[in-house]
Amino acid sequence: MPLIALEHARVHYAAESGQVRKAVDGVSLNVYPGEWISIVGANGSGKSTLAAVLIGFTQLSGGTRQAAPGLAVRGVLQQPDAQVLGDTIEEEFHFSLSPFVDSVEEQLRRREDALHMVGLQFSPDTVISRLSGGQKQLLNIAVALASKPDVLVLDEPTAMLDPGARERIESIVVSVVRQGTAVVWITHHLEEATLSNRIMAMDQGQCVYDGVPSSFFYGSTVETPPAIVAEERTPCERLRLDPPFTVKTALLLKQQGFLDQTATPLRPEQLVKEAAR
Ligand SMILES: Nc1ncnc2c1ncn2[C@@H]1O[C@H](COP(=O)(O)OP(=O)(O)OP(=O)(O)O)[C@@H](O)[C@H]1O
Repeated sequence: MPLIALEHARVHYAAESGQVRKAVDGVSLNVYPGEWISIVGANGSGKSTLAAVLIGFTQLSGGTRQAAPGLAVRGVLQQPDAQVLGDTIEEEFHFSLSPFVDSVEEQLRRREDALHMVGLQFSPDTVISRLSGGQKQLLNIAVALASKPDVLVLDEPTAMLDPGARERIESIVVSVVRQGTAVVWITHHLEEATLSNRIMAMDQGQCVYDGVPSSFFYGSTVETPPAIVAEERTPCERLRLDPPFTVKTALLLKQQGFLDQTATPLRPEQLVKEAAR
């Protein structure tokens, strides 16, 4: 059973011109436990609106959203300030955890664990408005993690983070996904999408690809003869998105005949292995 099921979900807004802006236009999506879905697409393609629908922040104009009974969905929004409720770190955790964690000791334990996990070393009475944008982003991620959600929706969670913090968040997500949490991660950095099980690509409010990362970046290379593959554009290319460096390099190596046509490396270490073969 999916944790969240969207059927022909639509979010339409009235634009100033009097026309309708179809931010999400007929998207069907099932989110299952323990999967990591990357949502990719150009600016304005509807990713954040879809995230808000999954979290339950945005009402549908049409279609349905069904969630498993008692489901805990937490989101981290693109603008870190938009979701901060407390003045201090202590308050922020307290507001977030109090509705479902009664014990103060348990709240404190979860707060310390979550802050440690994301690498934030501030005392609980730190005033949030004095944190940097990246630190606020890390705080929001920590608050979401502390509630141990069934579904975690992250809208460009690493946009303001330095490479070290970005890697830390990626490995936290790998670990929560292993424990059964479903993660929906919106990103413009397609390197991040190579870690996920599934990519969903949006274009003008519609889902134009839903499948494994290797087919998104390489197309269906396994069955198609190399001569045809060379002429075909991959789903990533059709959307004019910038593939990860590893994929670009592998495609060039394939063109030059230095890499097996069936190879689909996504991460640098996989490319090295394929090249060595
Ligand atoms: N509250 C709103 N009222 C009117 N139009 C909106 C509203 N929110 C979003 N839109 C429009 O819906 C479309 C999709 O926006 P959305 O923010 O979901 O895209 P996105 O893919 O997340 O973009 P980005 O990558 O730039 O963050 C855009 O054309 C946007 O202008």
